[in-house]
Amino acid sequence: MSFTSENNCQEDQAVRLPSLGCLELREHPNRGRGVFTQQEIKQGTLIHISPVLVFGQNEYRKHGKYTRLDHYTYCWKNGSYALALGLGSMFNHEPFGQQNVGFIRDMDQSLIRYTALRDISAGEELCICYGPNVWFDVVPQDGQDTDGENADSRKSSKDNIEIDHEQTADDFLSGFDCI
Ligand SMILES: C[S@@+](CC[C@H](N)C(=O)[O-])C[C@H]1O[C@@H](n2cnc3c(N)ncnc32)[C@H](O)[C@@H]1O
Repeated sequence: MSFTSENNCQEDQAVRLPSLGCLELREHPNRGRGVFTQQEIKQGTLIHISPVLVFGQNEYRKHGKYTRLDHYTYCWKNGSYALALGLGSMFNHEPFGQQNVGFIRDMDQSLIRYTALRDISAGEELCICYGPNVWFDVVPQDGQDTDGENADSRKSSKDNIEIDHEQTADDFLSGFDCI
């Protein structure tokens, strides 16, 4: 790589962002878009690395959480929130223990790394676990909306955004590091 000294960019500072070529974005009938694989992925494979866009605590509390961003952001350090670029904010949710992808936040490099938690078959959807408190009715991977009696009892309401957002964010922090 050759950058001028003007932009201060050196090879040893570069961050490589490998991503599997077999990943694709597809529409799930009840979950919206999600990440799927066209090929088998072996357990332990590094699937994707997302650079993140970090919003400071004040900026997010005043603005971000009242927008659709709030459905896509990860809890980050010191009360900040991060939107994962690339595919990172497109993974749908599976309850803890059923997700096939784990992730690790790299706060120093502002990245999230996603890894296969088990062997994943061609055609499967890749899902992470958002944590125990989610804000929507959880639809199982091949199932129908479980609203009503069978709805996920851990769902939190977006109507009570102040409290629920904080709970969700904290749970994201613990639940998301499930690799
Ligand atoms: C981080 S986004 C994931 C991408 C999103 N599906 C899209 O089309 O933009 C989170 C949103 O996806 C949906 N979602 C994710 N997992 C789901 C699930 N298991 N059941 C139902 N909806 C889900 C919810 O609407 C949630 O607010």
